[in-house]
Amino acid sequence: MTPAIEIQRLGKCYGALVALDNVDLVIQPGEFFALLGPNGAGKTTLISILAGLTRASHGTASVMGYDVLSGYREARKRLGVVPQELVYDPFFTVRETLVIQSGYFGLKRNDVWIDEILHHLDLTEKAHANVRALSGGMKRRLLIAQALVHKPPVIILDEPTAGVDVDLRQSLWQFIRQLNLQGHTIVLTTHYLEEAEALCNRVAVLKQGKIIALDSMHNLVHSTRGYTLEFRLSSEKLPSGLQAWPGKQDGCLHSLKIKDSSEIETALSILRESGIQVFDIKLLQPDLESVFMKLMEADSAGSA
Ligand SMILES: Nc1ncnc2c1ncn2[C@@H]1O[C@H](COP(=O)(O)OP(=O)(O)OP(=O)(O)O)[C@@H](O)[C@H]1O
Repeated sequence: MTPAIEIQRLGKCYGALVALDNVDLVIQPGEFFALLGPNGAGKTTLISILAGLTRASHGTASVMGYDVLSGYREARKRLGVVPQELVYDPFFTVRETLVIQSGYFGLKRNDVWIDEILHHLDLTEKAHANVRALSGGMKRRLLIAQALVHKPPVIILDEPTAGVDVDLRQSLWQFIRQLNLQGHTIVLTTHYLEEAEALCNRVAVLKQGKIIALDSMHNLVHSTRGYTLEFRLSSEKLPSGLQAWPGKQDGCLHSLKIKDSSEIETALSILRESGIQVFDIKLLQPDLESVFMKLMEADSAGSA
C-alpha cells in the first residue's frame, strides 16, 4: 500500500539551528495520527515541508506516493493543511473564499460540498459575511473549511482547536472523525493532549527536531506501568508504614505510586490502622499527559 505520508532522513536547518534532525516517518492511509511535541520541536516545520511551503535541507518527503518537490502539484492536490496561524483574505465573504480556494484546485462545481463543510463547521449563517467580520474562532473554522474544499485524502491539522470554544470543538472532532472513518488520513498536532489521546490511534513525539517516541496510542499510554493513588488526609504526615513509598506530597494531599490493586489494599489498611482520617481518595490511571511529561523529563536528563 502506498503510504499516505513517507518521510526519509528529513532535515531542516535555519542557520546553526537544527529544526528537523534526520526524521524518518511513515503514516499509512486511514490512520488518525498525532504529531506531538513541545513548542519549537519542529512540528510546523515538518508540516510546511509536506505542504511545499518550506524546502528541506536534506532528505525526502512524499504524500500518497508523490514527492513534495518533484511531484509538487500532485502531492499538494492530495493534501489539505489547516495552518496554525490565522491567515485570511479580508476582502471576500466566507463562501467566496471557499469558491476561490476550490478554483485553485480546478474545481468549478463544488457547491454541494461547500454547503456540507459550512454546515459541519457551523458557518452556514456566516456564508455571506465578510471574512474580516468573523470572530477568531470563526476564522479558524474557515481555515479548516479551506483545507477541505478539494476533499484531500490526507488532512493535516496544526493546532486546529486553539481559540475554539468547547461546543465547536466537539462538533469539529465529530466531523473530522467522520472524515477519518470515510478513509481520510488525519494528522493532528495539538497541545491538548487529552484530545489527541481520545482521537488518535498512533503518535509520534518530536523534541528538538528528533522523534523521541513513536508507537500506538495504547502502547505509549500504557508504557508507564502502575497507577497513582491520590488522597487527602487529616494530617500532613503519612503513617510510618507509608513513608518509604514512592510518591509526592502537597500539604495534606498525598500521591503514592502503586503497582497493582493489592497495594491499594495495603495502603488503605495502613491508613485505617493509623487513625488518620482520609477525606478524599482517587485512583489515577496513566494518561498521555503523564507519559508526555515523563518523556520530556527523561529526554532532558539523557541529553543533559
Ligand atoms: N523561518 C524560520 N527561521 C528561523 N528559525 C525558524 C524558522 N521557523 C522555525 N524556526 C525555528 O525552528 C524550530 C522549530 O520550529 P517549529 O515552528 O517547527 O516548532 P513547533 O513544534 O511547530 O512549535 P509550536 O508548538 O510552538 O508551534 C524553532 O526553534 C523555531 O524557532
